[in-house]
Amino acid sequence: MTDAILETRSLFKSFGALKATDDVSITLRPGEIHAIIGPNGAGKSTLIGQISGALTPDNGQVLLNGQDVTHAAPPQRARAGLGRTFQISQLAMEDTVLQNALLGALGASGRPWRFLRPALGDPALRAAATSALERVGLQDHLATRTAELSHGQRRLLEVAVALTLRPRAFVMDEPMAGLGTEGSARLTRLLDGLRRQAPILLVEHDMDAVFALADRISVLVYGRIIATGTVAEIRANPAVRDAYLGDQA
Ligand SMILES: Nc1ncnc2c1ncn2[C@@H]1O[C@H](COP(=O)(O)OP(=O)(O)OP(=O)(O)O)[C@@H](O)[C@H]1O
Repeated sequence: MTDAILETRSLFKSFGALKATDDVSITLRPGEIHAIIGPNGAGKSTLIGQISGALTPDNGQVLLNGQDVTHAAPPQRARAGLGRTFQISQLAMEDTVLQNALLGALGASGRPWRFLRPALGDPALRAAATSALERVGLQDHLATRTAELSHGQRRLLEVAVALTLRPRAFVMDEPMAGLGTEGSARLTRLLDGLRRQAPILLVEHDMDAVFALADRISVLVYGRIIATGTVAEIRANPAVRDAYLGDQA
């Protein structure tokens, strides 16, 4: 038994002769931010792909709330409580901020897309969408066309869309990418509070954000976890300094 909300057990995934995921077992516990760091090509996206259902592992298991979702399709995982944000934005740029959040809420309701029009007037879905937008601080931009948002605001909207699913766990792939200092600081504050709502598995290259947020860090190198520990433990780990952090430690 485990108290993990999300867990991988001995995952393996190869592309030809390349072992992109090599015996990876990680847990995400209630209330924590668990960061996955490592050099380019270490296998972070491949790992996230197997957790989200975009990729099928060659071996091993993915568990969500103790339920085996290794072979579940991404929408099934979302309904089982997995909220995620993507490296590449999935937002509908021509739609308004509120419409994007409503689309997320509609997806979470499990209703077919052909009910989109009536759904847009559904008070329960509107409440879910507006409360998620308030949570990320976009309540003054409900009618703004998404294309007009700044890059940082789009990132916040992506988190709001994920929130409409009322996730039990978040998986975030480089949410800080492309954000300036102010945008990173704002998103860091948001994620800091969000962990109490649902723990976050965070793949991130921005070490300031990782060191500020992570309860635990796992370091992935050539598909393998070489260390898991607190920020202080990871910063002081000679193998990690060698393989990745260098003078950033
Ligand atoms: N579909 C694929 N086919 C073949 N090789 C792949 C495929 N996807 C990833 N790889 C290889 O698997 C390894 C791990 O890639 P992955 O994108 O998971 O790393 P990453 O840690 O996310 O890198 P980055 O930090 O640059 O995003 C790399 O060597 C990559 O070239």
